[in-house]
Amino acid sequence: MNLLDVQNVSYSYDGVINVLADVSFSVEEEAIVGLVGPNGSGKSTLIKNIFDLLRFQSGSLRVGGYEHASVEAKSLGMYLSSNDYLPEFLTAREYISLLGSLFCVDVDHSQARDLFRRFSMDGRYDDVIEDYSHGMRKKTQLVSALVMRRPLTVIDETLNGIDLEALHLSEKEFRCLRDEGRSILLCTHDFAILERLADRIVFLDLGQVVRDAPTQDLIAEHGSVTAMVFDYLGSEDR
Ligand SMILES: Nc1ncnc2c1ncn2[C@@H]1O[C@H](COP(=O)(O)OP(=O)(O)OP(=O)(O)O)[C@@H](O)[C@H]1O
Repeated sequence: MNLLDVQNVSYSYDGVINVLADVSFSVEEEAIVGLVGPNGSGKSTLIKNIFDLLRFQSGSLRVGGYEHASVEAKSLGMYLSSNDYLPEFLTAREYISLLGSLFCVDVDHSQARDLFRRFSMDGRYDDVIEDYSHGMRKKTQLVSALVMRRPLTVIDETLNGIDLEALHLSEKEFRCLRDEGRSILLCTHDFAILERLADRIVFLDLGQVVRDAPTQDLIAEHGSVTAMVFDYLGSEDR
């Protein structure tokens, strides 16, 4: 079954220029799908539409079979945004408890504290977020997603700014989520991560899906994901 179904979605900020033009793709269960594209190609706009933060003008979006704006759909997906905004005045424990109430998850704080330790933030779980560094905030976002374990996690550039050790741990944990049957839509400009993790890659350019294929097929065809993107950008099809 498809966990996320994006069908012919078009979106314009100003009602004149389509930032998304007839975008269709899906994310099946138990899959990590990479979302790539040049700056301004519409990746974040698409993700905000999935989470009902923007209202697309045409098309349809379904999460777990439910209409994307429904309570059911919203309980299935978690969005990690590209910024590091978190409630400054809360501790990580309070923030994760709050998310637990929103998603009706009985939070296991010892698991969260253990993830803090493994992400090199031992002893910081009860500190206020105001005192965290940029990387610590990113890692707190990742820990929150790992504790909530939603069927669909959408990650928009959240891996930027974390150190290699944290990246290594994140990749391992993402594979565990997939092995449990969960899915991840991972938006990043770091194609090496996608070559290691993604089952499939959706390539967006000028608001349109120009490639949607298994990562291994793209590598077999072009040599690497980077080469696939360079080949496309240098081609006359564009
Ligand atoms: N709030 C907004 N109002 C008007 N236009 C916007 C707004 N946010 C984004 N845009 C425009 O929409 C287009 C797509 O932007 P978006 O942020 O979705 O791209 P992106 O693929 O995520 O880019 P990047 O890789 O740089 O993060 C760009 O032309 C951008 O200028």
